Amino acid sequence: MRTKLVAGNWKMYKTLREARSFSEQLTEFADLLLNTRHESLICAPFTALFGLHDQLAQMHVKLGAQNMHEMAEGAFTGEVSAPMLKELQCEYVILGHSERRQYFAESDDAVARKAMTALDQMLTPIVCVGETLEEREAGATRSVVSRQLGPVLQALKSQSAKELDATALVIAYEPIWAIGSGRSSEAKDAEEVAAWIRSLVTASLGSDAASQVRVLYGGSVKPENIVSYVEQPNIDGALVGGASLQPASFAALVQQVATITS
Ligand SMILES: O=C[C@H](O)COP(=O)(O)O
Repeated sequence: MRTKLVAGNWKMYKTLREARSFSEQLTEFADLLLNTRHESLICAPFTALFGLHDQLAQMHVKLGAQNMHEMAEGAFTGEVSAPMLKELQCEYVILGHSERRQYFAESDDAVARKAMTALDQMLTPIVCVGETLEEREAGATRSVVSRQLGPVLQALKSQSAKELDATALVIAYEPIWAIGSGRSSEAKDAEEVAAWIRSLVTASLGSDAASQVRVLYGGSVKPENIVSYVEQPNIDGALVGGASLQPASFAALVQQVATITS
């Protein structure tokens, strides 16, 4: 049984002071957050991580980052490593978000290397994949997603001797045209891609692993539509940008998912 996950991605929003204010205001919803059967997660900017963990943990909200370097340490000015995130009590890290692929030229191979490092360091990677509108209209969604996931699945397959826990992998399907646009995917279309993603995992890692790997949907998810995605058989949660920024809205996302998990 896969545990559903409501993951907020704050992107480059919130100073440390604003992040602390968010977590203080979120305490109003502590009863709800403490009594869900699914996971809740905030992926905050690096600068807010240190100040967030303790208060979020009291409400059983987990902490994650939005990127990391593939190496544990080294002369990489401006970068942050998995051990640094672990020490700040991060449990998750988003990797290969389309904004990082687009603005920071992250390649499929680089994302795969980061994912292997994250698993090795016991950080759960949320690997993002998804097509542009142009690719969708050209009927290329499956081939794009296969290309993006290929190096991750190949690395996991060949790394099995190292005993990485492939089943910890989380894959977020985020069609780029749906991100921040208010134009969310039809739930049945998202489910179709999620099922395709699971079939790719089955082909590489076998059906046992595929039945445990979690697949999220992201792209204009709101409290009003989150259930339509999370109730799909192959969708195990949501990666939410804008609607995770306000405490009441984040709590409403959690509450909506609780209606189908409790
Ligand atoms: O990581 C989150 C996604 O980019 C979705 O963002 P959004 O919910 O603001 O559309």
